[in-house]
This record gives sequence, structure tokens and C-alpha cells, in this order.
Amino acid sequence: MTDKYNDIALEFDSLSIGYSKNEPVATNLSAKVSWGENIALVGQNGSGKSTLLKTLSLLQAKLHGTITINGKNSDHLDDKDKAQFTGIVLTRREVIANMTVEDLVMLGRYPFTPWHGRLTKEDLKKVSNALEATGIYKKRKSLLSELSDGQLQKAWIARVLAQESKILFLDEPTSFLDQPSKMEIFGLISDLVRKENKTVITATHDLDLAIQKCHRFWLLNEKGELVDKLPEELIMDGSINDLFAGKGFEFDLDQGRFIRKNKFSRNYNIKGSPHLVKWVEHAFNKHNISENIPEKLSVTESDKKLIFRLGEKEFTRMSQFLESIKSM
Ligand SMILES: Nc1ncnc2c1ncn2[C@@H]1O[C@H](COP(=O)(O)OP(=O)(O)OP(=O)(O)O)[C@@H](O)[C@H]1O
Repeated sequence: MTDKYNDIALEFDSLSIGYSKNEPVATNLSAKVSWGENIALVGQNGSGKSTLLKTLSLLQAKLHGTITINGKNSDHLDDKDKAQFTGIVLTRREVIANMTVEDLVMLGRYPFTPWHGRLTKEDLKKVSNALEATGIYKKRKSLLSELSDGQLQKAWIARVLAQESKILFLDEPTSFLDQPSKMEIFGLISDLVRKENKTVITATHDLDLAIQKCHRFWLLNEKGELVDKLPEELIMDGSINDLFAGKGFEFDLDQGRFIRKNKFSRNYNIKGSPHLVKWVEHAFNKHNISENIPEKLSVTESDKKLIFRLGEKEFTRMSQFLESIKSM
């Protein structure tokens, strides 16, 4: 099975997932994914994303149904096939005492080493390639306990890259990261898909980034169904909003991102260029300022400085402008 590629990387049919003593988390799930596809697995907290990833990566036993990986029933895969085809990065990233980044990434090669467990030159090359690809080569000698959350995340991704698994399952790889690091991780995933034809399935709550980067969404909805659609289809049919049902967010079709629903959104009579007015209104709405302001309001930009006018008064800081309006 190792060298031949089926068209379909992964397929599952009538799959039930869960923990044996309890009610199944979800039943009757079916979908398929080709090589080189980038899937976002989305759904509310507790909908079963982690359970599905662990089941598809064969880390956890399925309750019912079939999983087919590269054309072969998962029940008939040996451990080497499993390591070659599936690699998972879990949400709870362990910090193993006294382990360096390089040690962790080397673990990715162990399914393929002979009985004596020594890594060959080729294995070491794969380890350094994985460290380079994730941008943490310089940190290879650092202890895991010395890394930032983003670096630790990259170290775990490097471990599955060194394993050279063809299908990667990433469980919330961007949780705890700042916005630039989130974008970097999603960029890295896109590169792996585009340049190496890997199939990546990412459970995520970062919907804006997933909409930008992922080819398809698998949405685990509140009925326990798996909806398999393009993100654009979910946006256009309105079902993307179901993800935030009752949580005060909605997808803004003009801005192409999720925004907090603002029941009290008002338009003020402010003169100025649209982008300046937009941010002044943003602050006014947040501070719940009444739109009935007796004075003329304007915001202008001159010599890269902003000038806020309230009747005859001028301010260079929006905070002073806001305070003055609040005190009227
Ligand atoms: N080890 C476990 N034993 C029993 N039940 C579990 C276990 N892990 C998770 N569950 C239950 O399975 C259900 C699905 O959990 P899961 O972690 O898969 O959801 P999730 O969509 O990944 O959630 P989140 O977005 O909050 O990470 C939940 O009801 C959870 O309580």
C-alpha cells in the first residue's frame, strides 16, 4: 500500500464516534476527501470535532462504520501504514520534561527506524527539513518548556511533518496564538497542501482564517450531522451563522468576516472620509452615545494627524473627542 495512491485519500461511511460507555457523540457520518485538499472541521464546543479527528487518525476506536484510507479499510492497516498515512497534533500539547524541540521532532521518525532505534542520516535530514518548514530550526536545541505557545505548536507540527504522514489531522492548531502566528500556521498548512499534495483536516474555531484558506468545511451541526460544503456555500445559504447561534455574532456579507451583532448600531451625522467615519462610529456605538448630538461633528486628516471637531472645539485624540461628547 505504501507507494500506490488511490484518488481518494480518506473516506468514511456510516461512522459512529464516541466513548464506549457513553452515548455516541455522533452517528452516521459520511464524507470523503482527495489528496491535496484542505478541510476545516468546524462546529460548536462539544460537537465532536476532537473525537472525529482522533477516530479518523485511528488513535481512537470507531464505534461503528468504515474508514478507508488510500483505498484500504482501516481495520486492515498495520502500524507502519498508520504512521505513514495519518499524523495527528492534539489540542492538549504536552510539554515533556527535559525534551528539546529536536528530540520531539525525532520521535516522528521512530515508526520507521529498525529495531536498534538509531536514526539514519536520511532520518536526520527529514527532521531538519521539518524544523525548517515550520520555521523553528533556530530553536531546535531549546527545551519544550522554554517555548512560547506558538513555537510549541510549530514543534508539534514539525513532529508530524518529520513522520511524513500523508494525511494530517490538526486539532485547534491556532488556539492560544496571536493573530500573526495564527496566520502563519494557516499559511504553513496551505503550503503543505499546495506544495506537497498533503491532505489536511483542521479542527478550528478561527472561522475567518478557515474561510480564507480552507477548500471545504465539514460542519458538525447541532443535529449531529456532518455538512460538507464549500465555505462560500455556507456563507451564501446563511448556515455559517448557525455556528454562532445565540452567541451574539453574525457573518457580515460585505466585510466577509464575523462581527458582533450590534442591536444598537446607529449612524451619526459625522463629516469625513468613509474609513475615518466608520471607526468614529465604531467607538460611538461601543460607548452607546446617543445620535442626537446638537453640535456639528467632523473628522479630518491633515499632515498625517487626525483632527476631530465638535462644533467650534478641536481635538487631536479620539478619546478627548469622545469624552467631550459624553459630557454634553
Ligand atoms: N475522554 C472522554 N470520555 C468521555 N467523553 C468524552 C471524552 N472526551 C470528550 N468527551 C465528550 O465527547 C463530546 C465531544 O467532545 P469533543 O472534545 O470531541 O468536542 P469538540 O467539538 O472538539 O469540542 P471543543 O470545540 O470544545 O474542543 C463532549 O460531550 C465531551 O464531553
